[in-house]
Amino acid sequence: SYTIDNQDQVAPMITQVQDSQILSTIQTLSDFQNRYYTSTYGVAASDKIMAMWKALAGTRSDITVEQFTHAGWPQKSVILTIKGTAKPKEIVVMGAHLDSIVSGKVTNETRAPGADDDASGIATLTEVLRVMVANNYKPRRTIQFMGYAAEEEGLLGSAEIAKAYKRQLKKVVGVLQLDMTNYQGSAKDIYIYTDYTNGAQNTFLANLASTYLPTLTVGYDKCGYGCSDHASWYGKGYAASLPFEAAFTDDNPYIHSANDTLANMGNQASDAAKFAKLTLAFGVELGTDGP
Ligand SMILES: N[C@H](Cc1ccc(I)cc1)C(=O)NO
Ligand SMILES: [Zn+2]
Ligand SMILES: [Zn+2]
Repeated sequence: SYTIDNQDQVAPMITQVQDSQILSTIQTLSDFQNRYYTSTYGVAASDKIMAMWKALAGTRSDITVEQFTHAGWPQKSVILTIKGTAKPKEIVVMGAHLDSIVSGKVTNETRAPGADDDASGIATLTEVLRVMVANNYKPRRTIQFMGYAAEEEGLLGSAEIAKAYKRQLKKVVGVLQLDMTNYQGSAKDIYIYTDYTNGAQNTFLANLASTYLPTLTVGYDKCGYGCSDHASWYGKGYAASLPFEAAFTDDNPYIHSANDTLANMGNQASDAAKFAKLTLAFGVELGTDGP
């Protein structure tokens, strides 16, 4: 079962989540002309995220950062690992995609800011990492932060990673996907998606929200297809979840266009901050013990 028994560690960290940090990272990432999986900017954005995560890791000897090379295209995925103190072979994965796209033809110079889709997810993860390191949090299980390449092309980066993990019989105890966290399109704050995800882990997420974020409202919906990288993990038999910004019909109308900008999200990151708090709770509770 998914025990929630680390309030002493989770509660203080949640209070340290800063909207301004998330806003700054979304700005940095959406300033790239695009983060397209075959563009020079897309390659540079991956390198930038690795550099940012390395800087946040500081001198922690239990934290490593690497890029996962994909043979079929130039943009690499980024994986940061916090090695577990007690059960290092058991892995908690928290991911988002680092690429961006616009509908129609894409060239190297096409403008694709991808502020919500999915700079918001990467920025949310980055803030979770910052708070964990600031508190010298050391998980008993291994926690891996993942920035996936080429999600927009069809979940290509996460598909290769999940396939490799399955083939290597890696013990991934749970996967959380963050794709679009900063545009509140619907009445409720967080929507837990119930297709291509794991029911028990979804219940755990809902319980984390009611325990640690009691003022937030939680809804449920379905995509009807593999709508983000969680589906790659689900397809390999791992427990995955997708907390999302809106109900399916209310998602951010600006995505996959040059208008997916911070300005069109009100130049704020208070919505993403909710997801950072939930992700912190998920990482600490599952990373410290769990099922
Ligand atoms: N298709 C997804 C966007 C997307 C994801 C979930 C929902 I609900 C609606 C829309 C995408 O472009 N991911 O990068
Ligand atoms: Zn997209
Ligand atoms: Zn996306």
